[in-house]
Amino acid sequence: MAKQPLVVVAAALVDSNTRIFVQQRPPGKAMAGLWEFPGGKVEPGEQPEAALVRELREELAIETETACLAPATFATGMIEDRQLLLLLYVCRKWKGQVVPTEASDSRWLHKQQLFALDMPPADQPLVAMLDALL
Ligand SMILES: Nc1nc2c([nH]c(=O)n2[C@@H]2O[C@H](COP(=O)(O)OP(=O)(O)OP(=O)(O)O)[C@@H](O)[C@H]2O)c(=O)[nH]1
Repeated sequence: MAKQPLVVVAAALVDSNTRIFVQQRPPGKAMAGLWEFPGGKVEPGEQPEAALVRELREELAIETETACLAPATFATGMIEDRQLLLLLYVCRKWKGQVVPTEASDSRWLHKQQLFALDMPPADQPLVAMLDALL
């Protein structure tokens, strides 16, 4: 039987200067070296927004809540032999300083600068949508 799609949630954190946070996937992970929005896989039975709150806590040491996650857009793709459904939320409100705990590098960039980044294929339509939305 075909596998269920892999649901991944990600956040465009937007600061008061309308810059967006991106981070670089570390060596040893799939797609190492590519730039991405923070987030990760939704666990079985987990609500997508709860998964993103958890991932932001684990990856960036910030606290946010479901009400602060605005659904923005989505993308589809393939991860090896599995369908990927990538849900992107915009988040402008969180508590704490963003301290990346897993990334090999990170940046706050203006939306036009995202186009020049080396990102996973699924992220390219997300960048174009953010450019239109923000
Ligand atoms: N977080 C994130 N993942 C993305 C993006 N674009 C994209 O294709 N992905 C893919 O979605 C999947 C997310 O997996 P992950 O490895 O970040 O998830 P995770 O934090 O749950 O990691 P784990 O498997 O080590 O527990 C990866 O295959 C990743 O390459 C993106 O912008 N952000």
